[in-house]
Amino acid sequence: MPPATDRSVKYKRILLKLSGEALTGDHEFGIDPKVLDRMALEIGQLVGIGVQVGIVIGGGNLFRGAALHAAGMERVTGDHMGMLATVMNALAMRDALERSSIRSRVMSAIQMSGVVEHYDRRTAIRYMTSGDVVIFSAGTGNPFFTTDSAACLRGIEIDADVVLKATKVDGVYDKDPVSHPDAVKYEHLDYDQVLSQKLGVMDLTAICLVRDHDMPVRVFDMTRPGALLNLVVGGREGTLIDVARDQGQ
Ligand SMILES: Nc1ncnc2c1ncn2[C@@H]1O[C@H](COP(=O)(O)OP(=O)(O)O)[C@@H](O)[C@H]1O
Ligand SMILES: O=c1ccn([C@@H]2O[C@H](COP(=O)(O)OP(=O)(O)O)[C@@H](O)[C@H]2O)c(=O)[nH]1
Repeated sequence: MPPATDRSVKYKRILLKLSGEALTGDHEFGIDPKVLDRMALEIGQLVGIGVQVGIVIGGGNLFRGAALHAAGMERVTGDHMGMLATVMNALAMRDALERSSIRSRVMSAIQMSGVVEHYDRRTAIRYMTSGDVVIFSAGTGNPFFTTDSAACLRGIEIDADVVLKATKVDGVYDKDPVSHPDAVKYEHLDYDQVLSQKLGVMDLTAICLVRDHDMPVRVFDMTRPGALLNLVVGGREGTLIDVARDQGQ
């Protein structure tokens, strides 16, 4: 039996996007098991209060198609390697979750019999409603996309209440806060503002997709312990991107 949802919970079903780079911790490349364990703990807190959790995991800590292409490789081959990298990260994440006794499943957009299940929307929803965390790997299964787009796509497909984009900065700013210390943070943005101002925190394909399907996105800093739980119970974390204020909340 899945745990009953706590009444203080704002989002009952979430799609959490974890960037591959977040998994490196203090290293330059690869996966830091300590980071995975901390994430597993935070995800476990959500499961404990009855939140249904889907995860899309990136692969940028291992391979990115665009970078491989810049180094001379054919782009589609590079993107296939990038998608396979997300499967490796997903396996590592599942391992960390299972070590913390959190039931989890990995599904892949690319068929990989014997390693992970092939993605199927109805099965994924069944798993989530029975309390299992579902990790969606291999992005959209298509080259020329990103895992941000995959997160928005899966979030819409599984009818999540929100897409939560975990990143290294604590929200969306008027310019990149890493290279501009004077950048100003937004509490709220509507989809068209992100598009027209080309705010680089998520790729524009992903923003178009959530705009067309009215899917709210929250960008927040997952390196801050407790941020994820706070957000799910309605705390003010990061930046909310959704419909324009006069129509929305
Ligand atoms: N307007 C912006 N607001 C916030 N972050 C931005 C903005 N423009 C660019 N960024 C960058 O986007 C990064 C977050 O995106 P993310 O997808 O997590 O990283 P990556 O693209 O390296 O995987 C931040 O580290 C930040 O430097
Ligand atoms: O639907 C997808 C999702 C990802 N990728 C490839 O997988 C890589 C890793 O994903 P991403 O860069 O989005 O990872 P993140 O930045 O979140 O770590 C990308 O660079 C792409 O090459 C792809 O081809 N199609």
